[in-house]
Amino acid sequence: MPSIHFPEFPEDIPTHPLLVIDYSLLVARDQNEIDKLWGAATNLGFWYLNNHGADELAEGMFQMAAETMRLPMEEKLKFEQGDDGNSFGYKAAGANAVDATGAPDTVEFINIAKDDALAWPQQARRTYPHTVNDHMNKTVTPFVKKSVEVNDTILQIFNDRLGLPPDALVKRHALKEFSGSETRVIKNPPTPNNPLKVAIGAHTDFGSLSFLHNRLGGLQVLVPGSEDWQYIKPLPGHAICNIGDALALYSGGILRSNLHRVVPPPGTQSQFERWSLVYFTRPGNNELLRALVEDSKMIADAVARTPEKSFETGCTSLEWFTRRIKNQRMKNRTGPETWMNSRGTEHQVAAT
Ligand SMILES: O=C(O)CCC(=O)C(=O)O
Ligand SMILES: [Fe+2]
Repeated sequence: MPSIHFPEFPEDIPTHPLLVIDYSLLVARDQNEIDKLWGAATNLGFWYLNNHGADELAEGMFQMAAETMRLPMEEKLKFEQGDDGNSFGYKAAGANAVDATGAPDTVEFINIAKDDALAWPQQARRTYPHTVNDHMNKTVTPFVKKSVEVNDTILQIFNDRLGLPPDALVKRHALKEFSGSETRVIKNPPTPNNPLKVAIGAHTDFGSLSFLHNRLGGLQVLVPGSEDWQYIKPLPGHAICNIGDALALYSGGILRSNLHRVVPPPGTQSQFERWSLVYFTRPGNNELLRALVEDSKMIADAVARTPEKSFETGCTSLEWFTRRIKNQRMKNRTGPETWMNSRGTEHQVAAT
């Protein structure tokens, strides 16, 4: 199990505050809470979420991942995600670049496809280490289902607020369609002698919504208008949620997919392993990534107001996702252009 007793986030390190959204009030469609969520989603694209009911399952996921990461490397590598742009499976530390110079990342991942968690005991996409399979029924599948429920509730709220026809967003994330949706547990080793070593490079998330559970600091955001990376402080019982590229594109930029990265936990927390858990909701593989201008006047107006930005990617969710993953892999690197080819919405805008 990841470290249970670890020091508090240092008090003298500045953090960026996030709005706290109460999931039970979202379920009840409380207008005040929906307004707060909308503010968070359209400004930074990050917020805390409490009363979501996933904490116990999250603990089980950390347990599963601790057993998985303890397997011999030879065993883990049998399930490696490979270099073709697939995400599902194991990713060893150093397999991805964190910047244009090709500096290696320091994190291990175990990524489990939503399609496999829901099809279990059948196989939908790939196989996993026995430590994943052993926890599928009691933990992985229930965690995926719970995360889908949370993210679908939020998608419905955005759908209505964007003036889209009923279910326009949820149907683009249909549960039965194969997609890049997955759950990931991340392990970063302690790096007390190298407190500035970037663990996961600056990125926007590839899909629609991310539901993140972390215990130690290290997550940082680049707040619009600021040059400095700022820490997001983990709060017990609070998940951190954020918008990814697909929702930013669908909404014509109304919903914000913000740059973030992971560095070692600050202060005395840096002596500890850092574990985090995410569920990523991503559109169905064949869904086109473009602003839904025909379906919403609000989105059409937003696109018309920002002619300098393009919301027509000309590609499907699968193509977007594959391109980004493939070009992060060290094995595919030819030079700084490989990193540029792995970038998402924020970097594309910055590059124009
Ligand atoms: O570990 C974290 O806090 C964030 C991880 C993350 O941003 C990602 O996996 O996309
Ligand atoms: Fe991320």
